[in-house]
Amino acid sequence: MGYLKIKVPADGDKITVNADLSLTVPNHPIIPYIEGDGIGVDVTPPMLSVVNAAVEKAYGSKKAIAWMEIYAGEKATRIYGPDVWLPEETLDALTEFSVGIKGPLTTPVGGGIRSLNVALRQELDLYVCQRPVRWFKGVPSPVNNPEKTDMVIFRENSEDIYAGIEWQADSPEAKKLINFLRDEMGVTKIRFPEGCGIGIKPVSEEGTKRLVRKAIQYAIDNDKDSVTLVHKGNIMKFTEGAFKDWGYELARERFGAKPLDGGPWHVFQNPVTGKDIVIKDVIADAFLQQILMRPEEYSVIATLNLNGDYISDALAAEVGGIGIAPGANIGGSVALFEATHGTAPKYAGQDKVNPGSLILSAEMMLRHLGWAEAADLILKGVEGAIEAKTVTYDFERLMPDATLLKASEFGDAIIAKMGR
Ligand SMILES: NC(=O)C1=CN([C@@H]2O[C@H](COP(=O)(O)OP(=O)(O)OC[C@H]3O[C@@H](n4cnc5c(N)ncnc54)[C@H](OP(=O)(O)O)[C@@H]3O)[C@@H](O)[C@H]2O)C=CC1
Ligand SMILES: O=C(O)CCC(=O)C(=O)O
Ligand SMILES: [Mg+2]
Repeated sequence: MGYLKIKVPADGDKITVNADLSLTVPNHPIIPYIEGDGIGVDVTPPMLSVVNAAVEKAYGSKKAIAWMEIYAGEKATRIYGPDVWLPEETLDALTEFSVGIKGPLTTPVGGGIRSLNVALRQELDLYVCQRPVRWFKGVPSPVNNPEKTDMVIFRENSEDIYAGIEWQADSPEAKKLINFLRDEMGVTKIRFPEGCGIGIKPVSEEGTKRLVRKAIQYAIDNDKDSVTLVHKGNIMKFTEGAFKDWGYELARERFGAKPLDGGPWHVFQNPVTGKDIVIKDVIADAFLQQILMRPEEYSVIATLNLNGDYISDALAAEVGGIGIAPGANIGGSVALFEATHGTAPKYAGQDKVNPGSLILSAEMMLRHLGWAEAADLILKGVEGAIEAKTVTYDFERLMPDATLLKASEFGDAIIAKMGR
């Protein structure tokens, strides 16, 4: 495909997605990356250096990533023109090259552009947002036993109020919809119909089941003992409540789960290990207190888009904060890795913040490519740098005797601790 501004590296090859969605990865795969707004300039370069060093240490000159910069956010407006926040060819490149990684992108609150992060997920139908939450030894945490928090969030990434179907108060569209609800649907419960913004929350059986299926499959493949459906179905019965019901239904239909002690929890045997996997559910507010009180009871989490957003940051806090919270957006044939945090504008360009989230997102990416040796080296490097108490400001301010490093220096410390 011919690109306008994107320079396709001559020394790389394309990853192929096979019919069963497995990947054939060449030794020099072309991987697109988006630098990101705000602290993107601080976290993306150390991520690239750490990945290059890990791949080199793991495979010598046999393998290397051919990085290809693609654009979104403020940088795209500088390159493509003032209103081009998400160029079409950025989506084309991610589709063509199948695996990419991105820094954070700014979303103004209220008016202005809608989230580019959400747009990327929706346009590419990256319906799973997978966010592992684990504690690294030595990381300062507000809880007494951070090692008990070991969960993987599967956040539905394509539906819910993130669909962006909402209208501003007093707009003709909001008035029209409110009138329709009152006149034709018999709705009497809109407390203040004048001056009322309105939003729609779509949640479907298909969208729910494809997400829950991935979460349960992950539990099978990784020998996890439970999958918890987190919802607010007591209040939003036909969206969040339906998510719970469809989740249990999928567990029965697809994995042969049976009600446990009469239900609603279900159980089935892991076909690989023979051990039980329990499918359970919990209401979102109760879940948010239980992850502080009894985190050891939760393992794989399947939840809706908004709950997953809140839960991601809350769980990250228990293991050291969003400076060390990685993630992936995964669809049928495309995967786009990104940190859980945003652009932290007050720190932009200061070489200060923790690049750990993006580096650990890259670690997930390497595992996705099947380059486990390089991924393991990144984990070793991160563990080593933290153990040596050579950390960025977010950890240093809570760690007595730690040495304060810049973002770039933390990347170097990780590389130094990879060893060999
Ligand atoms: N996927 C994405 O690209 C996302 C984009 N965003 C967007 O980012 C913008 C800013 O959002 P905001 O609500 O401030 O949330 P951010 O996640 O950008 O930052 C909130 C706070 O988290 C801490 N933090 C964030 N990143 C790091 C890091 N790498 N290392 C250490 N600490 C970190 C800082 O805490 P402290 O002040 O304590 O030092 C920071 O002030 C918004 O436009 C938002 O829409 C938000 C989330 C995800
Ligand atoms: O897109 C945004 O601005 C926020 C997204 C977000 O908070 C997230 O994906 O966790
Ligand atoms: Mg978020």
